[in-house]
Amino acid sequence: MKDGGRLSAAIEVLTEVETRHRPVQPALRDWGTSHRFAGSGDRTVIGNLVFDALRHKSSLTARTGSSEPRMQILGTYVFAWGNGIDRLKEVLGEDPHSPEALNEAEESALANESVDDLEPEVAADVPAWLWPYFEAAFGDNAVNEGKALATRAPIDLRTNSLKSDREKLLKRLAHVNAEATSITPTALRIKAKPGASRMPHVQAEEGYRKGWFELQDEASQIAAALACAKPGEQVLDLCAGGGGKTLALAATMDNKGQIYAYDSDRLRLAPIHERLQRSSVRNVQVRDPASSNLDPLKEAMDLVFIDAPCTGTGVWRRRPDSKWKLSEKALADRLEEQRKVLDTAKEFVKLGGRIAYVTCSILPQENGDQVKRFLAENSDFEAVDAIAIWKHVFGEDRLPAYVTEEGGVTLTPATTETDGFFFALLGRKTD
Ligand SMILES: C[S@@+](CC[C@H](N)C(=O)[O-])C[C@H]1O[C@@H](n2cnc3c(N)ncnc32)[C@H](O)[C@@H]1O
Repeated sequence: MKDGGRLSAAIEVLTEVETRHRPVQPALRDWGTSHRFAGSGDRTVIGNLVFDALRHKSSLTARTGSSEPRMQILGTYVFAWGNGIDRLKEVLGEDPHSPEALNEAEESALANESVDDLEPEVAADVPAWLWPYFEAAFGDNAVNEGKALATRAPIDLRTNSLKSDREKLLKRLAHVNAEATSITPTALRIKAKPGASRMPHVQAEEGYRKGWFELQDEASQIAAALACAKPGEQVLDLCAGGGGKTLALAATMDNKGQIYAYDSDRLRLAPIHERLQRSSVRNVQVRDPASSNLDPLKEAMDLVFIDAPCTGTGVWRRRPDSKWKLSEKALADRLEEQRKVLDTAKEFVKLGGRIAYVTCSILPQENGDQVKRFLAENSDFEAVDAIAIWKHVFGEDRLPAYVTEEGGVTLTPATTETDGFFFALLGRKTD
């Protein structure tokens, strides 16, 4: 396919996503199934156009004067991909499968490269209702943070230290340009590339099948490392889901001690069994919510890890459609779930034990505010300074920029080059 046909296809897919409220991946898959002539390279380009259009929806609407999929995709091709109006006009004229030629108003909008007069939340591509929270979280840096969350994410990998080491993996994965990251000693990164570029399929690598590495953003690896789970400890991973953090915790514990992996949704736990096996993790008991009684674990855990249900505002790079779907009701629901899960967690912590509270959100309500409320209501717990732990675990070179009053840290694409994440540690006093 030529670019013209790909642009038409991207407009078709984005229309499907916007009008029928479908997630992007299934819409892309269906398009591929009904257009067998398109190769995998074509599908990559079409997907990149759709995802980039969603990343920049607000600024593209302001710049092109239209929220229609046609102008969102053409604007992406011209602005975000840097092709310019002249190249677009060539493409529209060279292929019968191209979108229709531009009318006068469209041409004038797409010829205007200026971004000077955009409102801050529009320049940042952050939904207007969330902007006050961005400003509360990041102050003068809010626009930069929004822009960084509208970029493409890299592929991050976690070295499974139970089976491999980073040096070995760097050699094995040199052909996909994997590099060491600068914060955790476990992480490797394959940088995102612009425009039509394709990212490698790392699950097809021998090292993945053999459990030498997992796909995991560096922020998740940092959160697991900051929890400082030690060999021999008793750990409850209370929101274990598919087990990403469970595996990372098991590696820091060197397979010694015990992790209980629980999730209130048994379907979400399902992938954990295969992952534990591939990674050679042996110190995890999976606790199915339908058949398990967690009561015997009460007051007995050194660490309760809460990878809390959240709005996912920190992972907009990876799920740009979720940015525009998020509602005030969904935020309120997540806040309630977070309160509940924190209140459940405290029952399991032994004297002198700790709760690690983690979200993949950057909103203060889900992060520092939850910690503050919890501490106000539970005088037997105290805040632990996450920066002191960070220095101990990672050194002082790349300290996080955002620290809450209670000592929690917020990671962001703009400051730590990771997904947006929050980490706080709450210690149960010894008396
Ligand atoms: C962010 S996801 C967990 C991701 C997972 N830890 C990982 O690393 O792959 C949050 C999880 O919390 C679970 N959850 C929500 N409320 C819960 C509760 N009250 N108790 C236990 N799990 C809960 C959800 O089912 C969801 O799987």
